[in-house]
Amino acid sequence: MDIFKRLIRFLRPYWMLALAAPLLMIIEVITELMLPKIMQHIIDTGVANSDLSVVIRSGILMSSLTFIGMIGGIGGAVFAIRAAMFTGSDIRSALFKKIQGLSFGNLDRLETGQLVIRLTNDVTQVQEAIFFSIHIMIRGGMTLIGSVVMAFITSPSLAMIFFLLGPIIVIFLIFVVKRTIRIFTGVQEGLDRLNTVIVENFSGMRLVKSFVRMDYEKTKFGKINDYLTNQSIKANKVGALSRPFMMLVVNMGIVCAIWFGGLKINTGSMMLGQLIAFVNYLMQALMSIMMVGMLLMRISRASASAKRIDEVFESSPEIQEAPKPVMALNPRGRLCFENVSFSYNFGKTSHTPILKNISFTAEPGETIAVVGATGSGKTSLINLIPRFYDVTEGRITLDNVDIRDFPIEALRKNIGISMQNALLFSGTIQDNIRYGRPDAADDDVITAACAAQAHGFITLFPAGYDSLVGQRGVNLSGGQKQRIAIARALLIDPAILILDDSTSAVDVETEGHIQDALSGLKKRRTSFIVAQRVSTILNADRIIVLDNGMIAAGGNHDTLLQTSPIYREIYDSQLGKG
Ligand SMILES: Nc1ncnc2c1ncn2[C@@H]1O[C@H](COP(=O)(O)OP(=O)(O)OP(=O)(O)O)[C@@H](O)[C@H]1O
Repeated sequence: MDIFKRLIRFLRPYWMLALAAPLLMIIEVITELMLPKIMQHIIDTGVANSDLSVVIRSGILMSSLTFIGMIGGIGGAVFAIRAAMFTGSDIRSALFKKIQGLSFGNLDRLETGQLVIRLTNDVTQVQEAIFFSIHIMIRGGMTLIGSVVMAFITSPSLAMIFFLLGPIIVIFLIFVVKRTIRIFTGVQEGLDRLNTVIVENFSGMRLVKSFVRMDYEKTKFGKINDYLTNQSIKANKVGALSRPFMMLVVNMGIVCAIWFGGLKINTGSMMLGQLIAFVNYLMQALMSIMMVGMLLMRISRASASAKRIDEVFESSPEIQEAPKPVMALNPRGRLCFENVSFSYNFGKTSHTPILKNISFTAEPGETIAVVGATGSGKTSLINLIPRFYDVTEGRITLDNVDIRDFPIEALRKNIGISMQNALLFSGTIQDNIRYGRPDAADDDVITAACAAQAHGFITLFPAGYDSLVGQRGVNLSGGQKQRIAIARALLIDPAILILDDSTSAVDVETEGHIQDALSGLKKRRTSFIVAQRVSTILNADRIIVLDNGMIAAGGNHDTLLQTSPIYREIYDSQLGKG
C-alpha cells in the first residue's frame, strides 16, 4: 500500500474530479437506499389497505429517485474515469521522463522489454485500480454502511444475520486477495519475458531466418506464451471460483432472512413489506461486499504493477550532476585520463575491472586511435568520456577540469559520437543528420554529409535529403547508415569527436575518402577513433594498444611497429608481412 501512496501523488492535480465523483455517487447511493423503504410503504400501506393513491404516489417517487440516482451515477463514473485516465497519463509521462534521465548502468539492469511493459500494461493496471477505487470502492463502501444501517432500522433482530455472514466473507476475501497478489506478480513477469522475446525476435529477424532458427524461436515463444497463459488462467480461476462461493453465501443469507422473517410474519411481529425491504438491504450489503472484494483483487493485481513502476521511480541515476558544476564549458579539447580504472557495477556488487590504470593525454587537434582485441575494453574506454559510465578509480579531465565537475548536458553537447551500430530514427535523412542540432542550416547539413562521404549516395535517392529512412522509406546499407551517423556527429561541430568502429561497414576506398575529408576537420578538435581495421588508424597521431583493459603500448604507427609485438601482430594479420 506504501507503493500506492507514492503513486497517489499523481492524483493530486485532479483532486476536484476525484472528489466530485464520490459526491455525485452519494446521491446515487442515497436514492438506492431509499427505494426498499418506499417499497415497504407500498406493500404495507398501499397494497395492504388497497389504497391505490399510495401506490401511485410512491411509484412516482421511486421513478423520480431512480432518475436522480442515475444522473448521480453517470456523473460519478464520468468524473472517476477522467481522474483515473489523467492520473495514468501523468504517471506514464513521468515514467518516460525518468527513464530518459537514467544512466546506462541503470538501463543495463532494466531491460528494454521490461520498460515497455512498465510504461504500458503496468500503468494501465494502476490507472484501472484508481478508477475502481474512486468509483466502486467508495460507492460500495457507502452502500455497505448505508444498507447495514437501514437493515438494522428495518429489523434489528433479523440484522443479526450480518454477524454470521460478514466474518465468512471477510476471511474468504483475505485468502483470495493474498493468493491473487502472488499470481498476478507472475503474470506481469510473464508479460515482461514475452515482450523481451518479441522485441529480440523482431529486431533480429534476419538473423533468425539466415540461421533457419524459426522453429527454435517458435518454441522459445511458445514456452513463455504457455507460461503466461497458465498464470493468467490461474489468476482468473481464483476470481471465477470465488464468485460462486460469494453468491452462495449471499443466497444463504437471503434464505435465512426469508425463513426467520416468514416465522415473524406468521407470529404477526413483522409485515411482508418490512421483510421485502430487509431482504433488499441484505442483498445490497452483501453485493457491495462482493464488489469491494472484486476490487481488492484488481488492486492486488495493480499493486504488483505499482511495485514495478515504483522500482523505476526509485532508481536514482548512477551518473549524478556535480553539486556545484563548473558552468563555463567552451573546451579546447585537452582530454586527460589519469590512472583510470573502471568496472561495470551490478547493484552494489562490483565486478572485475574492465580497464586498469589507464593514463594518457590527448591534446587539442590530435587524433588518438584505440586498438586491441575484441573485448579488450575499447568501447568501455570511450564510453567514459561522455560519462555514459563513471570511472571507478582515477579521473578524466577536460582542459584540466574533472569531467564530473561539468554539467552533464554541457559536456555531452561538446562530444560528437558515432557508434558501430549506427542507429537511425524514423524520419527523413536530414532529420537524422540534424538530430543533435535541429536548427542547422541546409548548407551545414550538406557539408557534414560531404565530409562523411554520404552526400553522393543521398543525392542519388529521388527525394534526396528528404528521403524517409526505414521500412516505408529507403533501405540503407550498413555502410550508408554509418556515414549518416558520422555526418550527424560532425554537424554538432564537437570539441571531441568519437568514432567507435564507425566505418567498419564501409569499404576501404570510401573509408579513405572519409579519412581525407575528416583530416581537415580533425585539426579543430580532439578525435578518438576505435577501430578493428589497422588501415583506419594508420594516420592517427597516437595509437593506444589495449590489452585486457590495460595500455600495452602507445605511439604512432611506425614506432609501434618497432616496439609493440601486439600491434605488430594485429598489423601483420590484417595487412600481411611486409
Ligand atoms: N554494459 C556492460 N555491462 C557489463 N559488462 C560489459 C558491458 N559492456 C561491455 N562489457 C564487458 O566489458 C568488456 C570490454 O568490452 P568492450 O565492449 O569495452 O570491448 P571492446 O574492446 O570494445 O570490444 P569489441 O571490439 O568487440 O567491440 C567485455 O568483457 C564485455 O563483456
